[in-house]
Amino acid sequence: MAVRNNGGVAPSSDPAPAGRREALLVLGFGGPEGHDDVMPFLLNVTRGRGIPPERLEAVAEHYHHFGGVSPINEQNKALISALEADLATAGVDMPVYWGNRNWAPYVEDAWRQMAEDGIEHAYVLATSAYASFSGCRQYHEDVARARVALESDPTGPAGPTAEKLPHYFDAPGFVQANADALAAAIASLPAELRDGARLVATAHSIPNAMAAVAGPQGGAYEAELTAAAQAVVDAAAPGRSFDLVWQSRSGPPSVPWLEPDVNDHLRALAESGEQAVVVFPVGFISDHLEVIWDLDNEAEETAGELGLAFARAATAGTHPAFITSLRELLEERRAGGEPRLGTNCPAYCCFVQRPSARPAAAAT
Ligand SMILES: CC1=C(CCC(=O)O)c2cc3nc(cc4[nH]c(cc5[nH]c(cc1n2)c(C)c5CCC(=O)O)c(CCC(=O)O)c4C)C(CCC(=O)O)=C3C
Ligand SMILES: [Fe+2]
Repeated sequence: MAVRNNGGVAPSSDPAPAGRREALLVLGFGGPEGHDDVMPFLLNVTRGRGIPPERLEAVAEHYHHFGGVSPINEQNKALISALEADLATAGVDMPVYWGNRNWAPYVEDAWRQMAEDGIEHAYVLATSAYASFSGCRQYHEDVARARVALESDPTGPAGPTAEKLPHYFDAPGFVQANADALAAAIASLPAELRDGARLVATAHSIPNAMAAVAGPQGGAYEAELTAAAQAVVDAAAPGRSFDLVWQSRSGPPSVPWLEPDVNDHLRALAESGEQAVVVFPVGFISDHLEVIWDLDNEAEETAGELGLAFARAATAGTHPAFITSLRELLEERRAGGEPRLGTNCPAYCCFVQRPSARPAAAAT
């Protein structure tokens, strides 16, 4: 298929040309830095998406509870520092930039900075490991928007070409980081509960319609999550079964999203006589607000009411094995070869018909 949804990004199967000035761009979700940022941020996230105002008010409260500051920005900075250190150790001489979809520093700002610095090509590391509109296609669109914003200004530099790195749900270091965290969470339970505790993987719920078109054949969000959770359990607790359930649903109740919700699942587990659960949020790469609020607050409270012992595994964060795997993804792309899914997505991949997201951010 010749037409691609990757926003003018042209992944090549040739190795990176020698001497080309390259950068790694960490492309994140973005998050507010104070109370006044919260509503404008939420409006950026949900523009044109039909998210009910009550849901926005409720989510705003979660942020206000933490001073209006999402932990996600510090986590992305930590990710960047770890990547810089790892690249230096591995002898890869490449600067790392940071841009976000929904809040400053915006991807447009990062693109302008790369252009001014003479960067000719950017490898884009999105902070999602999986296929879906929100986790893959929309990051391609973010890159396309940033490139268009720069190229349409005839007075400035055109900025770098770019390619997004592939999905990394199955990268060995991502699996190992999650497996180490799952093992530690199991070990944190009282000894007599560890072997019988139910293992529960979670990921962000998405509309059923979005899940149906994820990946070239559809269903890739659930398929990749199932594969990742299985690999994590195989490494941390071989032979044990697990459940994959969903968290952080939004949208109007009339629109079906992936179910069951983690809280409903905990109720069902308690009813069937389970005594302990270990929740591992394999769908996310850092302990951002949706993890610390929806799991450490809500799900843990639900478990407490049900008398279920509860432990929550950490996300991959800056686990050294995860960082190494990310660098290897980068090196794999630089070496050339057939681009994998997430880099090279067919035009229809993860496509959902919806009003466009925020307009291009004003450069700051
Ligand atoms: C698949 C997926 C990921 C994982 C992939 C990825 O990383 O991209 C993800 C990550 C995140 N989602 C986040 C926050 C929010 N997501 C929202 C809304 C939505 N997410 C969706 C899906 C996903 N979301 C969807 C289908 C919606 C409905 C509106 C829409 O179609 O876009 C809303 C609006 C209010 C609400 O409805 O909850 C907020 C505030 C944060 C930041 C947390 C922090 O600040 O620390 C992160 C990392
Ligand atoms: Fe989200």
